[in-house]
Amino acid sequence: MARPLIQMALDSLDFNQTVALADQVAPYVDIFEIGTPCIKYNGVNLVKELRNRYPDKLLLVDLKTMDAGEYEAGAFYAAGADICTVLGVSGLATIGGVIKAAKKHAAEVQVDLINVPNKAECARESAKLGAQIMGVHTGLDAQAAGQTPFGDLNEVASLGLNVRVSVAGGIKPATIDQTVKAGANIIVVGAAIYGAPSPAEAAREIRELVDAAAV
Ligand SMILES: O=C([C@H](O)CO)[C@H](O)[C@H](O)COP(=O)(O)O
Repeated sequence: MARPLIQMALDSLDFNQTVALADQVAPYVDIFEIGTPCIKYNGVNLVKELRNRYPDKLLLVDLKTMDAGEYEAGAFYAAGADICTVLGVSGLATIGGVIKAAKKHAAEVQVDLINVPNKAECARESAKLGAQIMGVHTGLDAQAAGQTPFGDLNEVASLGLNVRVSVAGGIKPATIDQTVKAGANIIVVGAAIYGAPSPAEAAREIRELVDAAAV
């Protein structure tokens, strides 16, 4: 089985804390995600800072774009994003706009399926349009209401689309094995790392668990 990538969700609002956390977990993760609250608060300068500091890491900017796809995402690709997210509920015109912006920078697009009623249809249509990653996502508020992403992950991974499947929503050490075995190509972890007493140690443990589950 191909080794899934680990994406660290940087969800602090504080610029310096975000950079410091990235420094701590860098040896164990493949993708830095600048989370939605963080990018809204800090803007494009944080993308530039992480790009300069980590030229070889993948950088995902979790814009969750809802409108003006090409216009909004273009500035973040220009600043160094490898991947920007667009909401599946935004519709194909907006998703297509982000894809257009990504193409100009030889970058990629993740469609976030959060709150999309028909995830299979949205994933199929977005893949046809050229999106490379489908994001199965139980957001922080839905997690607080007791929801998990695993049912949706099984559904989207079993569609057999020519895309990578990312999963986010409270992933922790105890759920890594089932996440990898369900077919996730990108595993997003936020609170289980940044909320741990030692984020570096937590990230190292997640790396070990992902690699062990992928053999
Ligand atoms: O995308 C996220 C959320 O919507 C805020 O932007 C989180 O980064 C994502 O859910 C991963 O974090 P955890 O659920 O804490 O692992």
